Amino acid sequence: MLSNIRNLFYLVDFPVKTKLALAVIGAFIVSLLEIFGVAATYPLILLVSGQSIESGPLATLAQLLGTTDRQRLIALTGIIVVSAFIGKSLFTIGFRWWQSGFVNKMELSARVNLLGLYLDSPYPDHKKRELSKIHTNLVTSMAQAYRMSIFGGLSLLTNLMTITLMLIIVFILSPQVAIIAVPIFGAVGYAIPALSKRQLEKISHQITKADQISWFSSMPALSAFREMRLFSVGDQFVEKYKRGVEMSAKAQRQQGLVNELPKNIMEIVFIVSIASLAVFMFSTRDQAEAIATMGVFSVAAVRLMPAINSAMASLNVVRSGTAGVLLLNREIEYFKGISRYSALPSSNTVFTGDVDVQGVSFQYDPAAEPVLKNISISIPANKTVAFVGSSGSGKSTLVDIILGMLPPTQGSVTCGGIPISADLKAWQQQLGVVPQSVYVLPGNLKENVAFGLPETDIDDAQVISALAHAELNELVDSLPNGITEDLGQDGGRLSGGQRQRLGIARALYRTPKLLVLDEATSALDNKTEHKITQTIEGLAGEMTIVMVAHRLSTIKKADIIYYMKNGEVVNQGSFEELSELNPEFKELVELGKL
Ligand SMILES: Nc1ncnc2c1ncn2[C@@H]1O[C@H](COP(=O)(O)OP(=O)(O)OP(=O)(O)O)[C@@H](O)[C@H]1O
Repeated sequence: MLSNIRNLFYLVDFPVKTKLALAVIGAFIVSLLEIFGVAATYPLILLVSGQSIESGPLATLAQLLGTTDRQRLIALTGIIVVSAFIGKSLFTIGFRWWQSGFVNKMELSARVNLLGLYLDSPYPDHKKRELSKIHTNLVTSMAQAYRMSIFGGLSLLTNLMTITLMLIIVFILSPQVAIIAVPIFGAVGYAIPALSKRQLEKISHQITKADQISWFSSMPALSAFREMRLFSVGDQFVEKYKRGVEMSAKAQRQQGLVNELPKNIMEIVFIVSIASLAVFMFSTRDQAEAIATMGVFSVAAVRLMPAINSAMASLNVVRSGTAGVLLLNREIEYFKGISRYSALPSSNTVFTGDVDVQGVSFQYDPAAEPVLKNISISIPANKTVAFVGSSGSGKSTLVDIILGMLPPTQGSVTCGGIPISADLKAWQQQLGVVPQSVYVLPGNLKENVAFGLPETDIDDAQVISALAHAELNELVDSLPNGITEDLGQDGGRLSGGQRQRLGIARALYRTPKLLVLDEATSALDNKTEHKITQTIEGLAGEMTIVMVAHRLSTIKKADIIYYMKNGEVVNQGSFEELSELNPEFKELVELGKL
C-alpha cells in the first residue's frame, strides 16, 4: 500500500518531499504539546491531593517556580496547564489548516494532471477507455486517494505519535498505570481496526462501483434522449440509477457505522477500566496515592481516548480510500509506460507534396484479423480523393492512419517523401477533419468554430469567413448576437445539418492543407448537401481533400475514388472509370439514382 501511496505523488507537479517532512515535524510538535499539557497536570493533581512540597517532584517544581506557597503553586501550575492546552489547540488548528491546504493543492494538481494525461494518451488507447471510468478516476478516486488516504494518513501519523508519547509519559509518571493502560488500550486499539479492515475496503469498492452504476444509468439516457423517449425506457434507466444510488447510500451508511463503532467501544472500555482501577486502588493503597494514580490515569485516558479514537477513525478513512488509490495506481502505471503526445519532438516540418500510403496493414488487436491489408495508394497534392466501400471495409481506419491518429502495424504514410511519423505534431497541425458526429462545445458560435482556442486568440474575420464557406451565413444572420450567440447545452439550438456545417467551418478555420471529411455530409438534406458539395468542390485545388462517403453524389467530381472491400483497395479511378470497372460500385450508382 505504501508504494501505491508513493505512486500518487507522480501526478503532483510540485516537490512534495519537503512539505511531507514539514507535515511529519508538525505532527511531532502537536504530539509534544499534547503530552506537555498532560504531564503538567500531574504536579497539579499532586498539589491538590495534598502531597508534601518538601520532597519529591513537588520540591523541584517549587524550586523552579520560586515559591513554596501551595496556593500560589496551584495557581501557577494551573496557568501553565491551561496555557499548554490553549497553545496546543491553536497550533493544532493552524497546522491542520496548513496540512489540509497542502493536501488540497496535491489533489488539485493531480486532478488537473490526470486530465492532461488522458488528453495526452495515444488515440488507440483512448478509444478503448470508458468515459465513466475516466469520470470516476477524476472525481471519486481522487477524493478517495488524496483527501482520504493521504490526509487521513497524516492524521493517523499525528495520532500515533501522540499515543506513543503519551504512553511514555504515563510510564514515567506511573508505571503501574502504564502496565494497566497499555495492554487494555493496545488490545482494543489493535482489535477494532483489524476487525473492520476488510469491511471498509469492501465498502470503498462498493462506493466506487455504485458511482459507476449511477453514471451508466444516467448519462446514456440523457445523451441518447430521443432513443430513450421513443423506446419508453426512461423508467428503466431511473430504476437502474436508483439501484446505484441505493447501493451507494447503503455502503455509506455502513461506512458511517463502522467509523462510529470504535469511539463507542473505546468509551465503554474506558469506563469499565476506570471503575475497576478505582475499586482496586482505593481498596489496596492509601488515599493520596490512589487519588494521584487515578488522576494520572483519568487525564491520560481523557487525552488518550480521543487520540486512539482519532487514530482508528483516521485508519478507517485511509482504508476507505483504498479503491481510489488502487484505481489511480493502475492509471499511473499505464501512463508511466506510454509515450505522450505532448512529449513528441517537433521541428515544425512543413509537409508539402503527395501523400503516399505504402504497404499499410493494421490490426486493432494483435490477435485479431488485420482490418487493413497491405494498402498502397497515393493522394496527390491539392486533389480530391474519396474512399468508398461497404460498411466495415476499413475506410475510417485508413483515414485515421492518414491523420496519424493510429500508427500502422506495417508500412508507412509519407507526405512529399517525409514520413508523417517523423514530425506527427507538425503534420497534424496542417490537417482539418470533419467527423461523422460533430461535438458542440458549451459556448458561443465563434468559440465553437475556433474549438478550444482562448477567446483572445480568436480571429473573428477568419471565423466569419469559415462560417460563410460552410454555408452558415443564414444562421449567423438569424442569431441576435451573431457569432457571439450562445449555442446552448450540447448545441441543442442547432439542426443536424447545421451541426455538420459547424464541423466544416471548424475544420476550415484552421486553413488546413489537407481536409478530411469522414461522412461529413451524411446528415444533410439534399439541397444543403448539394450546396456543401459545391463549397467543397470550390475548395478543390486549394488544398488536398480526402472524403469518406456513402452518398455518391458528394464524390462525383473527386479526382480519384478508391473502392475498398475487406480491408483492401480493390479498384481505383474517376467516378466514371470506377462505374465501368467495379460492378458493386456501379450498383451503388444505380441505387443512388432511385
Ligand atoms: N476500436 C476498434 N477496435 C476493434 N475493432 C475495430 C475498432 N474500430 C473499428 N474496428 C473494426 O475495424 C473494421 C473496419 O472499421 P471501419 O470503421 O474502419 O470501417 P468503415 O469502412 O469506416 O465502416 P463504416 O462505413 O461503417 O463507417 C470493422 O470490422 C470494425 O469492426
